[in-house]
Amino acid sequence: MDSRKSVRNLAESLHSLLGIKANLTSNWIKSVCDIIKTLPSEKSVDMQPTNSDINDDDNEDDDDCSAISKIKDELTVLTNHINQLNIKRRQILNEFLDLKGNIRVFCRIRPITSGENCGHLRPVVASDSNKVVLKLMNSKSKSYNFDKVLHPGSSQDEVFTEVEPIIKSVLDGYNACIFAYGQTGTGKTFTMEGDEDTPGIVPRAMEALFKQAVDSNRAFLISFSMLEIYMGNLKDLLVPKPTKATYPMPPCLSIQTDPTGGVEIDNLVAIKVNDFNQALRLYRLGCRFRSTASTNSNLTSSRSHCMIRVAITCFNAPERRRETNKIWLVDLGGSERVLKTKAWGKRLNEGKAINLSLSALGDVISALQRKRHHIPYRNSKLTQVLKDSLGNDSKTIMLVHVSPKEEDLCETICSLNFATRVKGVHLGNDETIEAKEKKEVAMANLQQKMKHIEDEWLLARSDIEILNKKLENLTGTSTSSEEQMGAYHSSIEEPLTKSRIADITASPLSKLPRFMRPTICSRRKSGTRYQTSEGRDGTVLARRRRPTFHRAESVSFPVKHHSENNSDHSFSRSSCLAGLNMKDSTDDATEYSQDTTETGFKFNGLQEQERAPRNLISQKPGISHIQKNSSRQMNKINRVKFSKIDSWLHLQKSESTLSGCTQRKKRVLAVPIPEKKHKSTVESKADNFFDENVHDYAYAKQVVNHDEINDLATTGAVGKPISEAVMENPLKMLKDLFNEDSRSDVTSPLQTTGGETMVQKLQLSVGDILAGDNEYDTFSPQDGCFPSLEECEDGNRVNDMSTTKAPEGKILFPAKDQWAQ
Ligand SMILES: Nc1ncnc2c1ncn2[C@@H]1O[C@H](COP(=O)(O)OP(=O)(O)OP(=O)(O)O)[C@@H](O)[C@H]1O
Repeated sequence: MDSRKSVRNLAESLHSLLGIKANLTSNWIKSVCDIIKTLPSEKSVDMQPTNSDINDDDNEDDDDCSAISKIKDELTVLTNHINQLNIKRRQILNEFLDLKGNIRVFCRIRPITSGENCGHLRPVVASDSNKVVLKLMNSKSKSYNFDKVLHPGSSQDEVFTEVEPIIKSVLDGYNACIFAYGQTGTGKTFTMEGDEDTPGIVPRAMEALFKQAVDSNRAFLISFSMLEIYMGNLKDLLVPKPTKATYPMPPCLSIQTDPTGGVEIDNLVAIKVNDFNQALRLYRLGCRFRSTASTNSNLTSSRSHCMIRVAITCFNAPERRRETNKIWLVDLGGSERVLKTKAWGKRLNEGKAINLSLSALGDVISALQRKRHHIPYRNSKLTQVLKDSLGNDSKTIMLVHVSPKEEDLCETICSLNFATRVKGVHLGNDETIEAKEKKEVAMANLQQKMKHIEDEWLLARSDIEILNKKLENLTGTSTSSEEQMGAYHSSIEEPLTKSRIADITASPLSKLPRFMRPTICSRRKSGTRYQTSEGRDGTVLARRRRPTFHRAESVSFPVKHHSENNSDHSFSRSSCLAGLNMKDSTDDATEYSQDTTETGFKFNGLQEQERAPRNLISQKPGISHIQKNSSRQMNKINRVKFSKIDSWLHLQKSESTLSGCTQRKKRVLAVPIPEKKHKSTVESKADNFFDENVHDYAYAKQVVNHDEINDLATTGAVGKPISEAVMENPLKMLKDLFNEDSRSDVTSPLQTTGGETMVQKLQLSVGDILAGDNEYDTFSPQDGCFPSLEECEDGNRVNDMSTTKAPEGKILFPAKDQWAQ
């Protein structure tokens, strides 16, 4: 208000000054100078205001400006306060978990179902909240202590309550691992996956993770991956296996360890998920491709270790332990005694592979327990993958499952002994009662403090929400509020620079010392071509692997016996042979999965929405302005590193539809050689186009077929008619196709064109594209289309390479002209 008066005075003064020169005295000049001094420096003042300009609106504007700056100040204070609370909460939670133990062991006792209980069954396992007692012969008993014992009647809710604190520490930047261990048929899958009415730990953990991410004051980038270790080989469960020999193999997964001990899995698909529903859809997809089979002990026995990885990235969050961390949720294969399961053939091999890796897991944990210098992580793929999530500051929960039945007593004792070994890692020698009591008091205090902090946090956050609303009302739009708030958030969120993006996208391999990187020979052997290149914008692109293919008319393999196998590695070789034997007996009928259909899960209070709100994490009211800033950074990263979930699901859906993937699908070991047929006009044209323009036959077919898919432009997947876009930049077009979010009510462009063949043939390129590399490879028949012999021996691919009608011990690969059709 004062400044307005000054302005008015100044105007009058100048007027007089100009009109009546006689008044131009030194007093006059002095008074003008005084007026100028009182003017606010940052305001641009109209030097010739009229009285009509100075009205009530100006006064209101002034009020608004000061109110906005006041709100901004308050928001700054509250945000700092919230950040401080986050830091405190993390410290307390960490202390709490340290007291509880970084490796915690729970025991869950399976109930005896009404079908099993024919009157003569008597449970031999009794329990209280921390103790399991086994009733042995001659009225002897044996007892085991655990962090928590979940009795047969315990619900999935109770189980998850015990596990939940670990989810918080995952958001705090700690690696974590939750795994279910136990005899086959004791309920590991039930605990991890759950069923329709009672979801298990995996869906609940993902739900909790997203909820806590939304509640937190940070923007998180969350990605989902799922794999299984089957017969010692890693299989990406988000990439279904091709069902025909002519289709390209998904790239091999290989475990890489960086110099800091971090583990990364090359070629494992990581899909960015914005909310719980997206993660759940991916989880269901992965479950469909799990290897299960019927055994004497379990109708749907898991024949592999199923591993779900949720990776979390959050920048500029000093209170977090590390920028990127992960949680592994593992449903281990069931330990089994061959004598009991009477398994033979393939079931026997699967059981042996599972037992071997479980014993390797035991060895690792035992070495950690004894604080050995050498921890034998390399003895199995399972322990290699979990290396950075076991021990050190990682949080681990093991849920050991036991059966209460007398006939399972031996297995129960084995499982409980194993669990006791694991438990020893953090407890060391048995605690005295006094120490235990002291610890419990300390834990109760910490819990109380944590509760206090959480209340304070909620209060601060609701204040922020109120202030944000006020700010939006004052400024009109939320965008302007974001801009205004950007200033004070710049202290928290630094912009993502090019070098930063390069850091993120660089493969872990590039960080390895020279001697640890693969040699040319080893790359050739693993069918991988690594390349480091520079993108158009100057960023360093990730090293990539491209399968090199060799044509072969016929290849023979030496036959080896399973008895030679004594490690995971040798199992992969044996699985290789199993795959090549082209045996199609019922014994080989390992199934893809417990089917989890679209209606597979129901969640209390959590109805799945078909169109989940996008970027839910950054849409939380009240903190939107904080997160928008960093969500822009995140978007940049997403474009570089992660594929889009909708495209992925859409593709996988069409993939499974086209390949006839039905519920509880059996793995087809024998793949028929494609029949010869006459080339259609489209295919002949495609050949020409392929020769002249592009190096991807499937793509050429798409281009020639573009009339059929012209309606693609109307689907919103592309912005212009496909013919134009394709001719301009065919490969970019293909990439765009998959990077655009596809709408669920729109037919996939791939479905409408080449049908099964095209979708399948494109899989490799699409996998690469969706894996997020800026540069991608095309699948070219000119390079040949089949893995080399070395690749076959390498394990992963071999299961899929079987063909029919070949002489025993030989594989007959179709010739190029057959392939092209
Ligand atoms: N706590 C439980 N409550 C109700 N049913 C259960 C429970 N635990 C297991 N079951 C049932 O027992 C059967 C076997 O369980 P599940 O398949 O989970 O065993 P598993 O340990 O995963 O076996 P495998 O190692 O062979 O895969 C399933 O039908 C499951 O529903």
